[in-house]
Amino acid sequence: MRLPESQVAVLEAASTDEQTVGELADETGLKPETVTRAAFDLRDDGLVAIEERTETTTTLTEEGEQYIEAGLPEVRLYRAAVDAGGDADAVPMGQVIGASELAGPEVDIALSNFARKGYGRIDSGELVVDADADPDADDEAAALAALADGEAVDDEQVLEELDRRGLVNRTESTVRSISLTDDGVTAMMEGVEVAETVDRLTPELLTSGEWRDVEFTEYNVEADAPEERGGKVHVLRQTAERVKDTLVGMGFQEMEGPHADSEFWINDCLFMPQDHPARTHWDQFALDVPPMEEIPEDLLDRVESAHREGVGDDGDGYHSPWTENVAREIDLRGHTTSLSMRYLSGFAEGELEPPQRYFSVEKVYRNDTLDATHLLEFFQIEGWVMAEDLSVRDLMGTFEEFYRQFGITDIQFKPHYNPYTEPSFELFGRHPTTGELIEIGNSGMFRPEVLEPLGVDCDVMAWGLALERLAMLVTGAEDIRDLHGTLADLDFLRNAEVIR
Ligand SMILES: N[C@@H](Cc1ccccc1)C(=O)O
Repeated sequence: MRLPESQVAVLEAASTDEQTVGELADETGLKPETVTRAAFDLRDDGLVAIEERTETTTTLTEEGEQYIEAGLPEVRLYRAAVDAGGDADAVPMGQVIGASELAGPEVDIALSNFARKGYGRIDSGELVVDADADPDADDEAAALAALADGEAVDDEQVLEELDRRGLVNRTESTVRSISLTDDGVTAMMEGVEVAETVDRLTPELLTSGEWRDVEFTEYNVEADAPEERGGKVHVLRQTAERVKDTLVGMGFQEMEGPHADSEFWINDCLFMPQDHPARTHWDQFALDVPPMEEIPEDLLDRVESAHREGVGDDGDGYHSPWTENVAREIDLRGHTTSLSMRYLSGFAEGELEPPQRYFSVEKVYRNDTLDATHLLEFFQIEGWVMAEDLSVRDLMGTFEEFYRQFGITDIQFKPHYNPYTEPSFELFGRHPTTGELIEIGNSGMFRPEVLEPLGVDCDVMAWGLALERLAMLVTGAEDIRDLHGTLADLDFLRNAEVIR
């Protein structure tokens, strides 16, 4: 017969006389629970019999332990009373208690048990001792002492009383005794072998029925297990969602529009001269695709005129070359201000009446050099507010309110130049770990050369903020490449938290 190793060990250690699980565990060196499990399996095969009985174990409580040394309170009271002459006469209780050194709750415990055990009487404030009582023979004290010495106590009544007094804890457990059956004896005589151990159940074991004879290795619940990780929303996406929630909370609506767009929406509407180095200062990616047809003719004319002659009385335009062909060429947008142009012109959603607030959190593409603060593709938080009589104060207040939602309260403004805004400001924030000031955005009030051709005759303040830079300030990332791209720091992304 072939059996699992632990069953063979138990079978070899067992005899026709009963042995407890504890004894078999000692003999085999197996854990008691392993012996128990093996015994039940052997019993299922008819090789052993198991006898069960309930055993009550009694252990001393902390209070019980204390009385081992100090003596039971009622015994101490009795002795103090006798010392005070109480075996002859009644003695005042206060005096006895003072002499007994019983304190706090012990006094009540002493008095009630003193009476219960017939050590004497309490009579109008005086103790009358029963001279025949024998506290040296107190059976509760004797039982406590025996338990403390690890001896068994049989007197059930005494044990119950100690339990009631909270001096012992009694717990019931099942004690199992195992003995060989006749079949077990026969099996041993015929010889039992240890079955093969396998660590996984295979289809072969199942179909051949061999699973019955093999032993499955035990689970090692202490073994190192590979760390399992669930999916998680990317830090940038989390930041983007929070930005959107924040702006929606501030009353903004979201803009949408093409990633590949005409030069017209990306640059011309923004009063960027076609031959000006500013036009290449983003170094956009040009696409080799057919030019954009659907640009409103009147808008195209007004933009051309703004470039050539300027707007208003003192505007002068650029007097530089301007062609429709260049305006219709397609690039990957270098900023999402192209979307603002589509919305402000009325092209995206029709004419807009002030006041209006719009935003987008969308990708832009620039032929930059990749470094710790620059990616070639990144997200811009574009936004604008259209209203009568806006001032720089409104612009700054809006940023302060926005960044405060992310716990950033120390943004700085620096005068700047954009062909399409006047005045213009760059925004800076301090990195939480390096302490460095990093640029986090660009902003300004759109010029008349931008607004007039679009047909907007009130003020518009606008901005483009960098989502990745905001994520760096919020999460403490020091290198933008940790967040995005092939060099991303996976540990960082797993653990980073976008919290306020
Ligand atoms: N387009 C600018 C941001 C900006 C938008 C609108 C007004 C002013 C600035 C940039 O990409 O840096």
